[in-house]
Amino acid sequence: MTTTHSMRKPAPAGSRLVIADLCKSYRMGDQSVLTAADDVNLEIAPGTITAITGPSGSGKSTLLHLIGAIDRADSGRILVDDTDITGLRGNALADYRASVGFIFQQFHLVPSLTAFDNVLAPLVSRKTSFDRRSRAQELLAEVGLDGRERALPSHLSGGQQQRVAIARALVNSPGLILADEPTGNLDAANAAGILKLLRRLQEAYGTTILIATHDAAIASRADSIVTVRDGRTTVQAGD
Ligand SMILES: Nc1ncnc2c1ncn2[C@@H]1O[C@H](COP(=O)(O)OP(=O)(O)OP(=O)(O)O)[C@@H](O)[C@H]1O
Repeated sequence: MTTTHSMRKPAPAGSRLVIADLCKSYRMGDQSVLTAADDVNLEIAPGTITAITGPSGSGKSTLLHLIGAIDRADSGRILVDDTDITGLRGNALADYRASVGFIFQQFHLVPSLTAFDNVLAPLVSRKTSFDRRSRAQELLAEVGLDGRERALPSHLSGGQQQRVAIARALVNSPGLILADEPTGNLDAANAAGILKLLRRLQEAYGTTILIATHDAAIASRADSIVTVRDGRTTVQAGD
């Protein structure tokens, strides 16, 4: 894999998360209420990789959506570097969302844009103090896609598409990356490669990374494992 100058930059500290008394329910029709986060209390240390595991429907995605402020909690607090993001509204909310790197199972690349332009997409209509084209170039090299800048997503393998998505997630230099089943569409070798890449980025930049995953092999390589059952969480240290 290509090592670029950007890998040697001093590592900015990743975000610290403190989640307190967090609750989220969904109303099912008129009557029943489904509790997807049930009094969640968690602390996530800066610059660590945390796996979020648990059965299907247990509340893993809900937790990531609440932390990313894509969804709103019913009650409780989510402190990200001392800001309670559950209280953000308007521009402050938009700025917070833009500051988080999101990675999804289905990659969510724009099919009509090249790898290069997909990486640049989060910067459209944003002011930046850096040369965005050289940053996109650097990031694609960093995820091992030097020479594939002009490729459309349909001409890339699943593993390569996820690498483009990771480069896109990094373009705003996030302190926090939220990855929802990032290896769910990949074979074991590609899945292991993606985890290795996330670990390398965490070591280089000190980014805090949360990964929701069904994959026990991926979870076992995290620094800590949060298990979700019926919206309730328990924590254990990784291997
Ligand atoms: N927008 C929504 N409206 C209604 N119910 C929802 C909504 N989002 C999630 N739920 C419900 O909340 C519960 C938790 O869902 P969530 O997607 O967080 O689980 P998960 O652990 O990520 O599942 P999976 O592993 O299958 O992705 C599920 O029962 C789900 O059906």
